[in-house]
Amino acid sequence: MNTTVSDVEIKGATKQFGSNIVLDAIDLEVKQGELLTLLGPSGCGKSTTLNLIAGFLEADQGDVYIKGKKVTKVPPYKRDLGMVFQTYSLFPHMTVYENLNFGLKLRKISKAEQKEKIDRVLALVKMSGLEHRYPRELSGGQRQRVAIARALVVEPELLLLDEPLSNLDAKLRHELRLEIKRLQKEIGVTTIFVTHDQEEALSLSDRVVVMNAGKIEQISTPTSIYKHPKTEFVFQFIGKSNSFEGAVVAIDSQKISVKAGEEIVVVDYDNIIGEDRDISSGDEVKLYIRPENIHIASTRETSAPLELHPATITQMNYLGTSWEIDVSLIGKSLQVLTNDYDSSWREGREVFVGWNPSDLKLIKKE
Ligand SMILES: Nc1ncnc2c1ncn2[C@@H]1O[C@H](COP(=O)(O)OP(=O)(O)OP(=O)(O)O)[C@@H](O)[C@H]1O
Repeated sequence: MNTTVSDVEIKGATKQFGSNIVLDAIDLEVKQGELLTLLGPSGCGKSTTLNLIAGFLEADQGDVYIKGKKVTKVPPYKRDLGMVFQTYSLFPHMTVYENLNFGLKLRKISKAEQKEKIDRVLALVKMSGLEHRYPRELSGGQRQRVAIARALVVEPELLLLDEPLSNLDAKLRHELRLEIKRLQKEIGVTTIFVTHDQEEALSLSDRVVVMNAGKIEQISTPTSIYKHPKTEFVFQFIGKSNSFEGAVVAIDSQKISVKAGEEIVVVDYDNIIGEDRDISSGDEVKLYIRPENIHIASTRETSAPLELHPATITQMNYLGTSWEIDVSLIGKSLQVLTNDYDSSWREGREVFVGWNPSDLKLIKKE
């Protein structure tokens, strides 16, 4: 077997609805056994991409390959897929067992084999013993487990999940997310997961595809997407960020000095985001920093060797395990996220904030 062949490949796919270009010449490869997430804001084309892979939609241009075979014209039922949707989509008049057996009955296997497969998959999703219940007798989380079991019982080549957790409450969503991750690794089935929830994507995936307005902005591992965003969109979409504007005043081979308000801020040259890395003195730029990368201290000494700037606390918000603290730095509001909290801090108190130049990102303004 040629192991270099991707399990799924999309080449130059374009899809248009009326005058709306929903996918704009996208290329995508999904490796064997990986869990790949399509992440992006509502309407960016995630479900359309999944539907091209499933065969519910056909691209206007471009092709889809599964296991190296062109399937552009192959109908969904011949693509050997398991699918789970946002709504539970179980047959309400059938028990859990009958729901799971629905796909198996079409195969020429004995009743004993059917039962064996159903028992195995129910154990995998921790639903053993509930096979005689009807969907209405199950909680939302249990129904989604059955939907996942039903997709897996036919042992598909590919598992496609379209926002399967978005109808569940936060706790269940978190629980089931971990289960999907465990299950996927246990079975090793190549999986494509659609979500607009960045935390879900980062915690689940081997690789994340960030989409925006019908285009792919970046495909990388979760840590690389978070720490090394390639575009301004990715940086802003993933996680929180503070931004401020300034003008370049000096450059050397490693550092760029930017005057932002009255402060001179130094940024590593490697931290330029975007294609345009041709920065010169006088250029207007935007600087970004994540709230967790801003150090906050009561006195100037505490966080040396960082350069610290005086700031005033304007708001404090307790998040359970950390504090979200808004500070004003020469009239500019910055959000800080910290676990290190000084009990004397309150609104109006002067503190000192600073950051590592390697944590600042710079984008040249258009
Ligand atoms: N059958 C259709 N006819 C016309 N427009 C459509 C059709 N399906 C999708 N669209 C449009 O295509 C765009 C992309 O839709 P898609 O469902 O792929 O987005 P999405 O990223 O999955 O969004 P969401 O997170 O809201 O589900 C949207 O503007 C949507 O309105």
